[in-house]
Amino acid sequence: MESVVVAKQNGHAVRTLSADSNRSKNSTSSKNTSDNLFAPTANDNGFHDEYDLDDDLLGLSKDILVSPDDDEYDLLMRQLRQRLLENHGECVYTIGESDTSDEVGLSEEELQASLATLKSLAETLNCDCTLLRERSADQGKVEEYLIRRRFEENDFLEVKVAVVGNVDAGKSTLLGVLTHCELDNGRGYSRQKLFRHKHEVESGRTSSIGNEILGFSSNGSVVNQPNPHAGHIDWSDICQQSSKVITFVDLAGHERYLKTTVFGMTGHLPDFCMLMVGSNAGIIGTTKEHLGLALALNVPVFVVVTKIDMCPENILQETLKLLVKILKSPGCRKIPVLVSTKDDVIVTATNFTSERVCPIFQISNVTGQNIDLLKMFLNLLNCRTKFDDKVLPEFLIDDTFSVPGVGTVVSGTVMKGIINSGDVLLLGPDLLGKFDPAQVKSIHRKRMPVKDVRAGQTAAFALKKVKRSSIRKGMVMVHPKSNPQAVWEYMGEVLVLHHPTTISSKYQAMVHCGSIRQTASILHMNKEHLRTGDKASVHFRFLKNPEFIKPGTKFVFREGRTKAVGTITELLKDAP
Ligand SMILES: Nc1nc2c(ncn2[C@@H]2O[C@H](COP(=O)(O)OP(=O)(O)OP(=O)(O)O)[C@@H](O)[C@H]2O)c(=O)[nH]1
Repeated sequence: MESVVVAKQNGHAVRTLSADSNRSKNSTSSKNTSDNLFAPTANDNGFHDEYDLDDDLLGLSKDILVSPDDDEYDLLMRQLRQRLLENHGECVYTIGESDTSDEVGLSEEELQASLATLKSLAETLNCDCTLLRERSADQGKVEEYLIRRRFEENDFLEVKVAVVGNVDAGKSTLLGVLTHCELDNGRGYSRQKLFRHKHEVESGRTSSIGNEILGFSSNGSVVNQPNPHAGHIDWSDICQQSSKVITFVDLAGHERYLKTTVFGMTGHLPDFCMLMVGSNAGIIGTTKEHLGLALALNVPVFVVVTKIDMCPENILQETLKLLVKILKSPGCRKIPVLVSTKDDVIVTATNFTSERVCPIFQISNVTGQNIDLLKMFLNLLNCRTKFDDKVLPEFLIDDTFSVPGVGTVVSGTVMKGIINSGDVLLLGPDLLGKFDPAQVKSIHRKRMPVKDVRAGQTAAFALKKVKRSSIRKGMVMVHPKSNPQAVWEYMGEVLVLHHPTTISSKYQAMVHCGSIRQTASILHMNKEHLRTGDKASVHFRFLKNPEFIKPGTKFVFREGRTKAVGTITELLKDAP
């Protein structure tokens, strides 16, 4: 039997082939055979090489009444593969909807047939296919599926979420609830698990900034398991079973720790920012400051309003009203969306990287209300940056440790390329701006030993014969052929977020740029004075040593309550 089904991909309506069960079986069994679509470019599972889809072929997708044949099946395969390549190995696939006509929905039989096709395509690409939602339409049903690559053991996609918000908003508690899968008692039960956890020294990694992980399998279910006895969770177990690992970077809520918060937001390169607000306390203390920082650094923000179990309805509504007002204000220009259904989750998660949408969740850590929606949202978040692993490697150091029996360990993010254990890279710049060879003795990823790490992954390297005291945050490790250069001076476009009086030449403040943290002085500006809200082109000079920086990178310029944000526009390489 042959049936015609409609699927929508990336805004293109495409008509898929007939999905009778024979076709499905044949295709499914092709998983391990050499599919000529992938043979020329693919390695292991075909995800590392780009494949350009032919525009002519894309045009075909608009036709909704083509009878299925092998060419169309191949086309669909290539389209899906392309989407997966573009989205770090996952996408949301709709069946039963068309852009080119008003006809929406499929009969049960058509739906089953198209699902069989989709599963067969997904299986061939080594992906799981999981139903996210279904809805009724004029002519039947529409269904949306999460297609997610099954990663090999010990490999997974990383998404980093910075957690900010005022003291007592419930940050640590929510992280405890999410990662330990147990509800709170309202008196600090869940956060205790993290506190214990934070003080443990595992693989030499302790940090003033707390890290917690939440794993999702290829079918989207949470991998973390409650562990009532041990109290802590085993990272290697989670990483082994996960296709996606969300790392929460828990940044301090107290104003005193703003330095740490700024460092976390610039140095840890988060994909997203989770701003927490206590429903009864409202928008207080550092909340606005944290929001402003995320906006200035272009990190998409979602808001989690906590403690709704103990907040009178009118206070909750006031908090939400003020929140929506702030988010919509000209300074933020966000589109706030109150998330209360699965549909809201899918719509906001799939539009989230546009940066303007700002989902708002209302949760209780004690009753668990809406925690499932938040988990579903986190499951759908995708890494924001496109990393290139086919170029010379570059590793950005964000912390250093001395581990007994191991020696000096540096942690950070691979920004480009692939780094193997045993590689000799250039480490620098030192105080004079020089880069010296250093060998990577061994590599850990999320506390597990691995042979290599590639662009987009965080890692810790044990270094051979390097003193910890000679390493600063913000140093890099790069390939010897990349000829790295450090600079003393640079030009930046700056916006002053807050300053009590005026800023003029010779003003000095701390520059946070990636994991670099160093005092710099303003040598010149294209304006005489800068006040709150002013923009200018500014010439900066580092005071202590030259740094490895790049045009286009965002930075924060901070001293006391003074804050400015900027973008590096030019490196002044000749400055002595
Ligand atoms: N009733 C109720 N209590 C909560 C909820 N979330 C957190 N709490 C309680 O609120 C208190 C503060 O929570 P924390 O998680 O420590 O707050 P925090 O934002 O991490 O605070 P800092 O780490 O100091 O920045 C604890 O006693 C929690 O048990 C909730 O949803 N409902």
